[in-house]
Amino acid sequence: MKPQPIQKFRISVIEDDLWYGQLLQYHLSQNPDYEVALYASGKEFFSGVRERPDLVTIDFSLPDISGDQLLRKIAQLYPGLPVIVISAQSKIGTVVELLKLGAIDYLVKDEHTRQSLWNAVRVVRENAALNQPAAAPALAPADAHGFSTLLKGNSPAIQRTFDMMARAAQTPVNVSINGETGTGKELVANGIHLHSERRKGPFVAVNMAAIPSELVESELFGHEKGAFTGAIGRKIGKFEEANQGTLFLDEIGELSPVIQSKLLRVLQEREMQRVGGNDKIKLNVRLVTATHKNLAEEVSKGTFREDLYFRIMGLPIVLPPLRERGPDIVVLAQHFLEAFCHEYQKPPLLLSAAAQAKLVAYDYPGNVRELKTVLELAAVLSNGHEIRPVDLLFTPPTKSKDFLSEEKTLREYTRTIIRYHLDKYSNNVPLIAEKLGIGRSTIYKLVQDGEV
Ligand SMILES: Nc1ncnc2c1ncn2[C@@H]1O[C@H](COP(=O)(O)OP(=O)(O)OP(=O)(O)O)[C@@H](O)[C@H]1O
Repeated sequence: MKPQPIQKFRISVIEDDLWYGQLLQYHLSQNPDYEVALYASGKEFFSGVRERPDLVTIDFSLPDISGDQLLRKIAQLYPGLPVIVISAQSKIGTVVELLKLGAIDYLVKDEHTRQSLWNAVRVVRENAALNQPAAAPALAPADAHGFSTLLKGNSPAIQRTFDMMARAAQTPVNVSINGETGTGKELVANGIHLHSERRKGPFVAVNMAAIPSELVESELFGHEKGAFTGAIGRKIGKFEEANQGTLFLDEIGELSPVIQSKLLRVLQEREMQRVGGNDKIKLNVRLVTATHKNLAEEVSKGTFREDLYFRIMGLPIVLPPLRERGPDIVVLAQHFLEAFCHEYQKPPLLLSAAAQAKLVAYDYPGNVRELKTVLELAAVLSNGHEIRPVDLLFTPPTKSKDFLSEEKTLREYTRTIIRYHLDKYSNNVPLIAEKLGIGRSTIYKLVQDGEV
């Protein structure tokens, strides 16, 4: 039998700057599996292309057709065809708009573009191969029903979030989630992963604020044995762990400048090296980031890199605070109550009307997490068949004035502060020592002496 000729992966590059176009064409052609055609304008592409390509890259500002029109036309002619937009940063509109028009990724023209493109093409090709044969079961539409098994709520505010999640699940781009603490950012990230093509791959979540600064690099990228004192064996980092899946980086605004630039490089090159290692490890990871900060403000203050901000922003999703989700408060409360009664093996409890009114009137600085804690306590404490307002205990926020007016000794204040941080950061002593600017041994000693 004659061997089947290997089907080449057909790439069309549309670029009016001839020199730059040839550079990209030459670079991509280094892979013998790729067949790269160059077109200098939208017109040339539409009249010259004979077969449906497997991938198109476009310069967003061509002389004969605007980037939006070109994207629309390509989507009309070749539905589902992956398009990568390449442009000078200032000329790119919001990523959401590009996605709506069918782009799957965008690259900024800089000294890394060739490498970024090389890696982006590799990921598209890998994903195309993963989705073969075409007869594989279609991806379930990422609809609101799918998400609502994970995230409870029917308010218009959360429905808008579900819409954005559905859009994110259907595209491979990075996603950034902004929301106050406890609003459910990790659940949103997980929901997107479970509805995306990567759902068979791993979902790995990391809270950047919970890792002591000196360990961040090896936590994210891993290390080789002997890379630094204490590196007694090889460690696989979170990026590698999440390969072929989704990496959720929470509290991204906490990254130091050094880690920001390393992260940017890894995202551009889609490959990384373990700390102390030489091997380049290829990555195919969808990044979902979250923060409660206003990152744009951090960029203007100079504490967050602008280029990294653009790279990770991808599709932005805003998660509203619980106090803006009106009717969801009771829906969520009932959901948690049922779950905790089950967990603590108690008969089902009702939420009295007065208890519902008390729940709705509160403003939840700790959002869904706070509501969940309040309901857990109520379920445990209640002896009757329903939850009454007295069973709902909200923790009043600690005000420094009240705190100081308690007139404690300095040692007592120290204990209170350390106890508070131990609870907040799940007994992560190195992190707490760093946050408070004190030695770890001070904390260990208080713990050992049973003072906290
Ligand atoms: N819509 C929801 N339905 C059900 N449970 C929810 C919902 N939103 C949040 N939760 C629950 O509330 C808790 C906090 O959620 P999550 O950890 O996702 O919040 P977060 O915004 O990532 O928090 P942080 O800002 O501290 O990182 C979790 O126990 C989660 O399961």
